[in-house]
Amino acid sequence: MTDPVLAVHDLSVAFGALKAVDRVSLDLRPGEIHALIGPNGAGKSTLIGLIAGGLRPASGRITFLGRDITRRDTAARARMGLARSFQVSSVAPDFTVLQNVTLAVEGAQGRAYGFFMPALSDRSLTDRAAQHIARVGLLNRVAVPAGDLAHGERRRLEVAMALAQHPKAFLLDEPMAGLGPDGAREFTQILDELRHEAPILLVEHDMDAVFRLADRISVLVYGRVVASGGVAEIRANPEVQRAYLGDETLP
Ligand SMILES: Nc1ncnc2c1ncn2[C@@H]1O[C@H](COP(=O)(O)OP(=O)(O)OP(=O)(O)O)[C@@H](O)[C@H]1O
Repeated sequence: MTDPVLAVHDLSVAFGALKAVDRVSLDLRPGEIHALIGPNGAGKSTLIGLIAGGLRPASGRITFLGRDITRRDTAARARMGLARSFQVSSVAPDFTVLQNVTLAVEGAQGRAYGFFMPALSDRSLTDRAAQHIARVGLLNRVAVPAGDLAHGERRRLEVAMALAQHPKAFLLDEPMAGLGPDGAREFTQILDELRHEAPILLVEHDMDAVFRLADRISVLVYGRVVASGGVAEIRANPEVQRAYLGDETLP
């Protein structure tokens, strides 16, 4: 079997007496979407925070690209190619789609942000930016200021900017939130293609999207992985059905 890109081993963290993540082990393999589902408060976002580096585990280990990153900070993990959600805050609303992605391309080359103006007329950078924009289907919106984009378009811009960073794995925490049914369907298509760029650990409440996209699903309940497997296996799992009763019903 191919080596996982990302793996957590026996990871735990507690908030006071609450074991938010309790001895979790899971991995992410090349090309796959591994969905993390579970009722509200199960520990999904906490687990993503531990992997991204914003939170420190009490015990356990995280490996990324074969290296132990447990003690590396968020910035070091990001530099290695661990992309958490999309860097919403880095979108400049007054800049156009093309300008935003060009700056992301330039930033990924490690050039100082303060010298960005020449970048906007640097053909090699704008050409590369246009390729990322094409991947997310926004070429017809290149000249539009980011602040004028519809919600779903903005999410696609964020993907294009993430692509500029050459990510090696994506950690996506509820990327469909607020998109509406049509937006969610379109974005599902984009994520489906994005997995070939880098595998995705996906936290998502939209079960239609999860069942359509996931190669594997892990179910978290009270901080513990209670089931992990393929889509059909997870749908049929009685423990999973039970965990969702009264909270969310599996479609
Ligand atoms: N910083 C914190 N301090 C104290 N408790 C916290 C903190 N962050 C999360 N928790 C608690 O840890 C548990 C797990 O929360 P988490 O947000 O990870 O769940 P989740 O599965 O992502 O939920 P949701 O699906 O609602 O986003 C919850 O009981 C939550 O209240």
